[in-house]
Amino acid sequence: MTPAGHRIAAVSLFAGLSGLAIWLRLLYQQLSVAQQATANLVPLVIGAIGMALALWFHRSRVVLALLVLLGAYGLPLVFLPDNGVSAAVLFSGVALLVPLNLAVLAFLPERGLWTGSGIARAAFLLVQAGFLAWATVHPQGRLGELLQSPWLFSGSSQAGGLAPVVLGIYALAAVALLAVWVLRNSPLDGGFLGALVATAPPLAWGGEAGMTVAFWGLAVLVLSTALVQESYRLAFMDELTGLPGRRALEEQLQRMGAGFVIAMVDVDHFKNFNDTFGHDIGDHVLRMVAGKLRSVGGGGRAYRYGGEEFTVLFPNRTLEEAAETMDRVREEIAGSGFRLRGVDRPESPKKGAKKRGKGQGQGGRVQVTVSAGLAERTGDRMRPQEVIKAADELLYRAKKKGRNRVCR
Ligand SMILES: Nc1nc2c(ncn2[C@@H]2O[C@H](COP(=O)(O)OP(=O)(O)OP(=O)(O)O)[C@@H](O)[C@H]2O)c(=O)[nH]1
Repeated sequence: MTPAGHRIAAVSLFAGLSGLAIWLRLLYQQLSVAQQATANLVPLVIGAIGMALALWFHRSRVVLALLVLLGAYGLPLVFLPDNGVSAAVLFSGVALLVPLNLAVLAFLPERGLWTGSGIARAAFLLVQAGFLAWATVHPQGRLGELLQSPWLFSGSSQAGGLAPVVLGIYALAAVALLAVWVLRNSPLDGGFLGALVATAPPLAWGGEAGMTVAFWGLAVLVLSTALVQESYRLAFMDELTGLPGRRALEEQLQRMGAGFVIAMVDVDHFKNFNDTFGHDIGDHVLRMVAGKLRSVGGGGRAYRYGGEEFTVLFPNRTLEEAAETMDRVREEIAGSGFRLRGVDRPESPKKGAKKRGKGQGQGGRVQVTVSAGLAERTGDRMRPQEVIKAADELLYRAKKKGRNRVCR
């Protein structure tokens, strides 16, 4: 599935789960008081499991985001004041701090929980909780009054809507998170976005119990699921190019049907490229080649095999069909050129040309070419590893024949 396909699937799942949460909210209203008390624990249980996973995977941002969600959920449960004004302060503070903290944590870089900055972040959350508790007990204080101002408090009655400042934070954070989710393709960004969106309805409904249980449960579930997805992605995806990595290829090969073709692709003279222009530019080249291979077409799926070597897998395609597709993409890569920007340029074009060998273009442009070897699964070459080996030998032949070609 393409990254866009993953996002569409995630949004559809979220929409389905939101529908389920609305239904659970209605169901909650039919429960007895004792049953409601049990149901109230569900978000805490899901959150605790999520937090254990986040600690295990060393994802401090998720640990802290779950702390925010569980704190905001649990605080009123255990500390619900009888005094109406204090409840208003507590509600207003939660409505302000939850989206604010989720948005900040979504954008902060990942740091270990037990490092200086991890502890500082956790301490900052505790300080916020302390101030909020203080303001709740002293609603006539300056902070309490501020939290009850019309800009920050929309009324704790049902369906009071979000206060203007809170609505603004939600809108800005949602747009920014949507943008990073699309740009970075990380399920965790999607998880933060989903958790943020899920917390809005209960706050807009003035903290109605059924709504809070159902949608807070959804928020912690979405974030915890995204964490698992992110770990899966890190294990199977190549971070540099965004292509699935070798582990994903090996898993896919185990599930292959009878006929398939494997293309092993290698960037030509890549070592010289690195030596001449620097490792960063080398990385850019790998990303450019990966981008072309990702949209190879012809039923092919690209993987980063390792280093400057890629694999394209063609299920249910003949050798001729796959070779035609690979020759087209090879030509496309050779024709696209690569624009050099900034760092690590050779001191002179002459020097770059000399070092890189053939293919040095003019005016900051260099030619990038690839060679490929293609092999098909046949009766005497049944195992995927044998097909890869044969494709590798043909790749070697393509290199020997002068590179920038496809051999089969
Ligand atoms: N920038 C960058 N370089 C990498 C990466 N992985 C491997 N390399 C480099 O890729 C180069 C591979 O070079 P070689 O295997 O000698 O082959 P080549 O220079 O491409 O030459 P031919 O394959 O014979 O055309 C080495 O210099 C590695 O350091 C990476 O992720 N980024």
